[in-house]
Amino acid sequence: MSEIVLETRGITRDYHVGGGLFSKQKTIHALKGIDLKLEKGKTLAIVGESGCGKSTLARIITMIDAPTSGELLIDGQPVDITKAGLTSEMRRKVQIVFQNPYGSLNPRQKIGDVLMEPLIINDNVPAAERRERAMQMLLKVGLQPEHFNRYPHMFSGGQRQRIAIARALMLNPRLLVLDEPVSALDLSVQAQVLNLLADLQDEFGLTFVFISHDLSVVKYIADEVMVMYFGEAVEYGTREAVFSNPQHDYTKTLFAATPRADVESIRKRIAAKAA
Ligand SMILES: Nc1ncnc2c1ncn2[C@@H]1O[C@H](COP(=O)(O)OP(=O)(O)OP(=O)(O)O)[C@@H](O)[C@H]1O
Repeated sequence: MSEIVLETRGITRDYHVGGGLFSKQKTIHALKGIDLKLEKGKTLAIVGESGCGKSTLARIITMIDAPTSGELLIDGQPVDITKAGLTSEMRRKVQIVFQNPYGSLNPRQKIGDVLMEPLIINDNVPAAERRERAMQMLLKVGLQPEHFNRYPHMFSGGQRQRIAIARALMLNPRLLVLDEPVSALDLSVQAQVLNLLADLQDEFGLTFVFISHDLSVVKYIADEVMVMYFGEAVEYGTREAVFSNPQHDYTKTLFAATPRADVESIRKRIAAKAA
């Protein structure tokens, strides 16, 4: 039987902006009812242009932010993100890796300490074992034992992303949310990091939500694809189905890699239809 690691049911997220002395309050519907189900060991890619709601959805899945309505289930269990409702066991099941790991690495913290920190905060692991587990993880992501005592600025962009991935895996999560994890890297380094992610997914039976605007990366890594457009999932299915038979006008334009002007015009047509 399939194991569903991640499920969302009708997730919405509204933001209220303005409402000051000189402007009327406006509501932005960043997510408009997102339904998805993701099996263990699979990768769901979420694509769409800037502002379509990808990061908002990532924050809700990682329990950083609460939905306005709808339900998030991890391993079939409903998540209550209020302080009283969220257990540390639930929180550690989902970890996130961001586009720019440098921003989230403390420049004065050695890499070994970066990796051991989650074990200190969340687990009662003895010091010697913490060190051993951090060292093992360092090797698993293709770094060297001597990197343990080095600082973030001593690493390349690709190596830093390996460190971020290692840190995210220290608590044995079930689900990894990867928010544009290779977008800032050179092409050859991108390929290395994507291969590493694929290996780690196999080894640990990980489930991935992979956020990207790069369709060639999505084609390579995804089992399933969701295309988002103004807060809605306008396309959702297997990679083969979505790439070979896109249904929505926006997706067709996106995949045809037509010039930007065409994307703009199609957007206007869709908006006109909806009005
Ligand atoms: N904290 C916030 N307050 C107000 N509006 C927000 C907030 N966060 C996001 N939004 C709005 O919600 C919509 C979705 O934003 P989101 O960041 O999720 O999009 P995105 O697809 O991840 O874009 P990008 O790729 O640029 O990060 C946008 O219109 C954005 O301006």
